[in-house]
Amino acid sequence: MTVSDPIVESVITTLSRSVTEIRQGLVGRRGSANAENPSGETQMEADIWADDLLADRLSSIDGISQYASEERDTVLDCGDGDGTSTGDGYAVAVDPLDGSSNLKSNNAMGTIVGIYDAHLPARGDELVAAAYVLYGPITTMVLATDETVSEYELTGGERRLVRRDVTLPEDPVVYGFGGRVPDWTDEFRSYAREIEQEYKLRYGGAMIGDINQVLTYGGVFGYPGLVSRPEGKLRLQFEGNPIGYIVERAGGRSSNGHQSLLTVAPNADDIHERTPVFVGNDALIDRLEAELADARV
Ligand SMILES: O=P(O)(O)OC[C@H]1O[C@](O)(COP(=O)(O)O)[C@@H](O)[C@@H]1O
Ligand SMILES: [Mg+2]
Ligand SMILES: [Mg+2]
Repeated sequence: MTVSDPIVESVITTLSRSVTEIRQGLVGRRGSANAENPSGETQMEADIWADDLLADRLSSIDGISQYASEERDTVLDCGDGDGTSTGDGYAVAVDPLDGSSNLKSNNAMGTIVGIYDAHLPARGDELVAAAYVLYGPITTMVLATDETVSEYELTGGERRLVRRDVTLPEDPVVYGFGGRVPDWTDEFRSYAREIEQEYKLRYGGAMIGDINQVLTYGGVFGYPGLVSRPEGKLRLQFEGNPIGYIVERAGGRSSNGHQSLLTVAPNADDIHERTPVFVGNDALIDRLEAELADARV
Protein backbone atom coordinates (compact mmCIF):
# COMPACT_ATOMS: atom_id res chain seq x y z
CA MET A 1 0.00 0.00 0.00
CA THR A 2 1.62 3.29 -1.06
CA VAL A 3 1.03 6.65 0.59
CA SER A 4 -0.63 9.30 -1.59
CA ASP A 5 1.80 12.07 -0.57
CA PRO A 6 4.95 11.42 -2.67
CA ILE A 7 7.38 12.97 -0.16
CA VAL A 8 5.99 10.87 2.69
CA GLU A 9 6.12 7.81 0.43
CA SER A 10 9.80 8.49 -0.34
CA VAL A 11 10.65 8.84 3.36
CA ILE A 12 8.83 5.61 4.21
CA THR A 13 10.39 3.70 1.30
CA THR A 14 13.85 4.94 2.30
CA LEU A 15 13.24 4.01 5.94
CA SER A 16 11.98 0.54 4.97
CA ARG A 17 15.08 -0.03 2.81
CA SER A 18 17.41 1.12 5.60
CA VAL A 19 16.17 -0.98 8.51
CA THR A 20 17.67 -4.30 7.40
CA GLU A 21 21.03 -2.55 7.32
CA ILE A 22 20.42 -0.87 10.68
CA ARG A 23 19.46 -4.20 12.22
CA GLN A 24 22.55 -5.94 10.84
CA GLY A 25 24.76 -2.98 11.78
CA LEU A 26 23.87 -3.33 15.48
CA VAL A 27 26.19 -6.32 15.68
CA GLY A 28 29.56 -5.07 16.87
CA ARG A 29 28.15 -1.66 17.92
CA ARG A 30 26.74 -2.60 21.34
CA GLY A 31 29.34 -0.65 23.27
CA SER A 32 29.26 2.89 24.60
CA ALA A 33 30.70 5.57 22.31
CA ASN A 34 32.14 7.45 25.32
CA ALA A 35 30.14 10.50 24.24
CA GLU A 36 26.93 12.22 25.36
CA ASN A 37 23.99 13.27 23.24
CA PRO A 38 22.47 16.77 23.60
CA SER A 39 20.15 15.45 26.35
CA GLY A 40 23.20 14.46 28.40
CA GLU A 41 22.74 10.71 27.91
CA THR A 42 25.57 8.32 27.09
CA GLN A 43 25.52 7.41 23.41
CA MET A 44 26.04 3.90 22.18
CA GLU A 45 28.17 3.38 19.08
CA ALA A 46 24.98 2.22 17.35
CA ASP A 47 23.12 5.48 18.18
CA ILE A 48 25.68 7.58 16.32
CA TRP A 49 26.00 5.15 13.45
CA ALA A 50 22.22 4.84 12.87
CA ASP A 51 21.85 8.63 13.08
CA ASP A 52 24.55 9.19 10.43
CA LEU A 53 22.98 6.60 8.15
CA LEU A 54 19.46 8.06 8.44
CA ALA A 55 20.68 11.67 8.19
CA ASP A 56 22.50 10.85 4.98
CA ARG A 57 19.55 9.03 3.38
CA LEU A 58 16.59 11.12 4.60
CA SER A 59 18.21 14.52 4.04
CA SER A 60 18.86 13.73 0.38
CA ILE A 61 15.18 13.04 -0.40
CA ASP A 62 13.55 15.65 -2.69
CA GLY A 63 11.15 17.72 -0.61
CA ILE A 64 12.92 17.26 2.75
CA SER A 65 14.21 20.57 4.05
CA GLN A 66 15.31 19.75 7.62
CA TYR A 67 16.66 16.71 9.46
CA ALA A 68 16.83 16.69 13.24
CA SER A 69 17.59 13.87 15.65
CA GLU A 70 18.02 13.06 19.29
CA GLU A 71 21.71 12.40 18.64
CA ARG A 72 22.77 15.75 17.13
CA ASP A 73 22.84 19.25 18.59
CA THR A 74 21.34 21.24 15.78
CA VAL A 75 18.85 20.92 12.97
CA LEU A 76 20.45 19.97 9.65
CA ASP A 77 19.30 22.25 6.86
CA CYS A 78 18.76 20.28 3.66
CA GLY A 79 17.31 23.33 1.85
CA ASP A 80 14.86 21.77 -0.56
CA GLY A 81 12.03 23.77 -2.19
CA ASP A 82 8.69 22.22 -3.16
CA GLY A 83 4.92 22.63 -2.83
CA THR A 84 4.46 22.09 0.92
CA SER A 85 2.80 24.70 3.13
CA THR A 86 6.08 26.24 4.31
CA GLY A 87 7.11 26.44 0.65
CA ASP A 88 10.35 24.70 1.35
CA GLY A 89 9.55 21.10 2.14
CA TYR A 90 8.85 18.83 5.07
CA ALA A 91 11.06 18.40 8.11
CA VAL A 92 11.94 14.99 9.56
CA ALA A 93 12.60 14.47 13.28
CA VAL A 94 14.16 11.13 14.15
CA ASP A 95 14.93 8.95 17.14
CA PRO A 96 17.42 6.71 15.29
CA LEU A 97 17.42 4.04 18.01
CA ASP A 98 14.78 4.13 20.69
CA GLY A 99 15.68 2.09 23.75
CA SER A 100 19.33 1.70 22.73
CA SER A 101 20.32 0.82 26.31
CA ASN A 102 18.51 -2.47 25.53
CA LEU A 103 21.34 -3.34 23.13
CA LYS A 104 23.46 -4.57 26.01
CA SER A 105 20.80 -7.06 27.17
CA ASN A 106 19.58 -7.77 23.61
CA ASN A 107 15.99 -6.66 24.13
CA ALA A 108 13.57 -4.81 21.87
CA MET A 109 14.42 -1.46 20.29
CA GLY A 110 12.90 0.86 17.73
CA THR A 111 13.35 3.72 15.29
CA ILE A 112 10.92 6.67 15.21
CA VAL A 113 10.37 9.17 12.39
CA GLY A 114 8.03 12.18 12.45
CA ILE A 115 7.37 14.11 9.21
CA TYR A 116 6.31 17.71 9.90
CA ASP A 117 4.89 20.24 7.44
CA ALA A 118 6.60 23.02 9.42
CA HIS A 119 10.02 24.16 10.50
CA LEU A 120 11.41 22.48 13.60
CA PRO A 121 10.72 22.57 16.45
CA ALA A 122 7.03 22.24 15.58
CA ARG A 123 3.71 21.39 17.20
CA GLY A 124 2.59 17.78 16.87
CA ASP A 125 -0.49 18.80 14.93
CA GLU A 126 1.86 19.91 12.13
CA LEU A 127 2.77 16.25 11.53
CA VAL A 128 1.63 14.86 8.18
CA ALA A 129 2.83 11.35 9.00
CA ALA A 130 4.77 9.42 11.63
CA ALA A 131 6.17 5.91 11.72
CA TYR A 132 8.01 3.61 14.05
CA VAL A 133 10.01 0.48 13.38
CA LEU A 134 10.10 -2.25 16.01
CA TYR A 135 13.16 -4.50 16.04
CA GLY A 136 11.54 -7.52 17.70
CA PRO A 137 11.74 -11.18 16.73
CA ILE A 138 10.65 -9.79 13.36
CA THR A 139 10.94 -6.22 12.09
CA THR A 140 7.64 -4.37 11.81
CA MET A 141 6.64 -0.80 11.04
CA VAL A 142 3.55 1.13 12.08
CA LEU A 143 2.80 4.08 9.82
CA ALA A 144 0.18 6.76 10.50
CA THR A 145 -0.91 9.34 7.95
CA ASP A 146 -3.95 11.60 7.82
CA GLU A 147 -5.66 8.75 5.97
CA THR A 148 -5.05 5.69 8.16
CA VAL A 149 -2.72 3.68 10.39
CA SER A 150 -1.14 0.53 8.93
CA GLU A 151 1.25 -2.13 10.12
CA TYR A 152 3.88 -3.68 7.85
CA GLU A 153 6.44 -6.45 8.09
CA LEU A 154 9.83 -5.39 6.75
CA THR A 155 12.11 -7.91 5.08
CA GLY A 156 14.89 -7.45 2.55
CA GLY A 157 14.11 -3.77 2.08
CA GLU A 158 10.46 -4.46 1.16
CA ARG A 159 7.38 -3.64 3.22
CA ARG A 160 4.39 -5.95 3.30
CA LEU A 161 1.07 -4.77 4.69
CA VAL A 162 -0.12 -7.02 7.52
CA ARG A 163 -2.77 -4.85 9.23
CA ARG A 164 -4.75 -2.01 7.68
CA ASP A 165 -6.77 0.60 9.58
CA VAL A 166 -5.12 -0.23 12.90
CA THR A 167 -7.21 0.93 15.86
CA LEU A 168 -6.69 0.55 19.58
CA PRO A 169 -8.71 -2.39 20.93
CA GLU A 170 -11.66 -1.06 22.94
CA ASP A 171 -11.03 -3.14 26.06
CA PRO A 172 -7.62 -2.27 27.54
CA VAL A 173 -5.34 -5.08 28.73
CA VAL A 174 -1.82 -3.73 29.41
CA TYR A 175 0.02 -0.84 31.05
CA GLY A 176 3.64 0.29 31.33
CA PHE A 177 5.02 3.25 33.29
CA GLY A 178 8.60 4.54 33.30
CA GLY A 179 10.68 6.13 36.04
CA ARG A 180 11.50 4.86 39.53
CA VAL A 181 8.46 4.57 41.81
CA PRO A 182 9.97 6.72 44.65
CA ASP A 183 10.49 9.46 42.05
CA TRP A 184 6.80 9.50 40.98
CA THR A 185 4.57 12.31 42.25
CA ASP A 186 1.84 11.41 44.77
CA GLU A 187 -0.86 12.05 42.16
CA PHE A 188 0.76 9.84 39.54
CA ARG A 189 1.43 7.14 42.12
CA SER A 190 -2.21 7.00 43.12
CA TYR A 191 -3.26 6.73 39.44
CA ALA A 192 -0.67 3.96 38.87
CA ARG A 193 -1.88 2.07 41.97
CA GLU A 194 -5.41 1.92 40.50
CA ILE A 195 -4.24 0.93 37.02
CA GLU A 196 -2.02 -1.88 38.27
CA GLN A 197 -5.02 -3.48 39.98
CA GLU A 198 -6.88 -3.60 36.68
CA TYR A 199 -4.36 -4.40 33.92
CA LYS A 200 -1.23 -6.43 33.15
CA LEU A 201 2.22 -4.86 33.41
CA ARG A 202 4.22 -4.67 30.17
CA TYR A 203 7.37 -2.55 30.47
CA GLY A 204 10.46 -3.32 28.41
CA GLY A 205 12.70 -0.23 28.61
CA ALA A 206 12.10 0.71 24.97
CA MET A 207 9.10 2.94 24.44
CA ILE A 208 8.44 1.47 20.99
CA GLY A 209 8.14 -2.07 22.35
CA ASP A 210 5.73 -0.86 25.03
CA ILE A 211 3.70 1.29 22.62
CA ASN A 212 3.33 -1.66 20.28
CA GLN A 213 1.86 -3.66 23.16
CA VAL A 214 -0.69 -0.88 23.73
CA LEU A 215 -1.59 -0.70 20.02
CA THR A 216 -1.96 -4.48 19.87
CA TYR A 217 -3.86 -5.14 23.10
CA GLY A 218 -5.16 -1.76 24.27
CA GLY A 219 -4.03 -0.03 27.45
CA VAL A 220 -1.81 2.84 28.54
CA PHE A 221 1.88 3.73 28.34
CA GLY A 222 3.33 6.58 30.36
CA TYR A 223 6.65 8.16 31.18
CA PRO A 224 5.59 10.75 33.79
CA GLY A 225 7.16 13.91 35.08
CA LEU A 226 9.31 12.92 38.07
CA VAL A 227 9.92 14.66 41.39
CA SER A 228 13.61 14.98 40.43
CA ARG A 229 12.77 15.93 36.84
CA PRO A 230 9.26 17.38 36.35
CA GLU A 231 9.76 17.53 32.58
CA GLY A 232 10.11 13.73 32.41
CA LYS A 233 12.52 11.90 30.13
CA LEU A 234 11.11 11.63 26.62
CA ARG A 235 11.62 14.28 23.97
CA LEU A 236 8.66 16.15 22.45
CA GLN A 237 9.90 16.42 18.84
CA PHE A 238 11.42 12.95 18.45
CA GLU A 239 9.29 10.77 20.71
CA GLY A 240 6.19 12.44 22.24
CA ASN A 241 4.75 14.04 19.10
CA PRO A 242 5.21 11.14 16.65
CA ILE A 243 3.88 8.59 19.13
CA GLY A 244 1.03 10.89 20.15
CA TYR A 245 0.13 11.31 16.48
CA ILE A 246 0.15 7.54 15.81
CA VAL A 247 -1.97 6.71 18.87
CA GLU A 248 -4.46 9.52 18.19
CA ARG A 249 -4.81 8.43 14.54
CA ALA A 250 -5.47 4.90 15.84
CA GLY A 251 -8.40 6.22 17.89
CA GLY A 252 -6.67 6.71 21.25
CA ARG A 253 -5.49 9.80 23.13
CA SER A 254 -2.16 11.38 23.94
CA SER A 255 -1.38 13.73 26.80
CA ASN A 256 1.38 15.54 28.64
CA GLY A 257 -0.77 15.08 31.74
CA HIS A 258 -3.01 18.05 30.97
CA GLN A 259 -3.54 18.36 27.18
CA SER A 260 -2.98 16.47 23.96
CA LEU A 261 0.73 16.27 23.13
CA LEU A 262 -0.18 17.44 19.63
CA THR A 263 -1.35 20.85 20.94
CA VAL A 264 1.76 21.63 23.02
CA ALA A 265 3.59 24.74 21.76
CA PRO A 266 7.27 23.79 21.52
CA ASN A 267 10.09 25.81 23.02
CA ALA A 268 11.52 27.50 19.92
CA ASP A 269 15.03 27.44 21.41
CA ASP A 270 15.14 23.79 22.42
CA ILE A 271 14.77 21.06 19.82
CA HIS A 272 15.59 18.54 22.58
CA GLU A 273 12.82 19.71 24.96
CA ARG A 274 11.49 16.93 27.19
CA THR A 275 7.88 16.24 28.15
CA PRO A 276 5.85 13.81 30.21
CA VAL A 277 4.23 11.35 27.75
CA PHE A 278 0.99 9.40 28.18
CA VAL A 279 -0.79 7.52 25.38
CA GLY A 280 -3.55 4.94 25.27
CA ASN A 281 -7.27 4.33 25.39
CA ASP A 282 -9.38 7.47 25.90
CA ALA A 283 -10.85 6.45 29.23
CA LEU A 284 -7.43 5.73 30.76
CA ILE A 285 -5.98 9.07 29.65
CA ASP A 286 -9.11 10.89 30.89
CA ARG A 287 -8.63 9.29 34.32
CA LEU A 288 -4.97 10.26 34.36
CA GLU A 289 -5.70 13.90 33.50
CA ALA A 290 -8.40 14.03 36.18
CA GLU A 291 -5.96 12.67 38.77
CA LEU A 292 -3.17 15.08 37.79
CA ALA A 293 -5.59 18.03 37.66
CA ASP A 294 -6.18 17.54 41.41
CA ALA A 295 -2.50 18.38 41.87
CA ARG A 296 -2.97 21.76 40.22
CA VAL A 297 -5.80 23.11 42.42
O1 LIG B 1 15.40 3.30 31.59
P1 LIG B 1 14.08 3.95 31.84
O2 LIG B 1 14.12 5.09 32.78
O3 LIG B 1 12.98 2.98 32.12
O4 LIG B 1 13.74 4.67 30.44
C1 LIG B 1 13.29 3.96 29.36
C2 LIG B 1 12.73 4.92 28.37
O5 LIG B 1 13.79 5.70 27.84
C3 LIG B 1 13.93 5.47 26.47
O6 LIG B 1 14.87 4.45 26.27
C4 LIG B 1 14.40 6.77 25.85
O7 LIG B 1 14.66 6.63 24.50
P2 LIG B 1 16.16 6.56 23.92
O8 LIG B 1 16.69 5.18 24.15
O9 LIG B 1 15.88 6.86 22.49
O10 LIG B 1 16.95 7.63 24.62
C5 LIG B 1 12.54 4.99 26.03
O11 LIG B 1 12.57 4.18 24.88
C6 LIG B 1 12.08 4.19 27.22
O12 LIG B 1 10.68 4.20 27.35
MG1 LIG C 1 13.77 7.11 22.43
MG1 LIG D 1 17.26 7.10 20.92
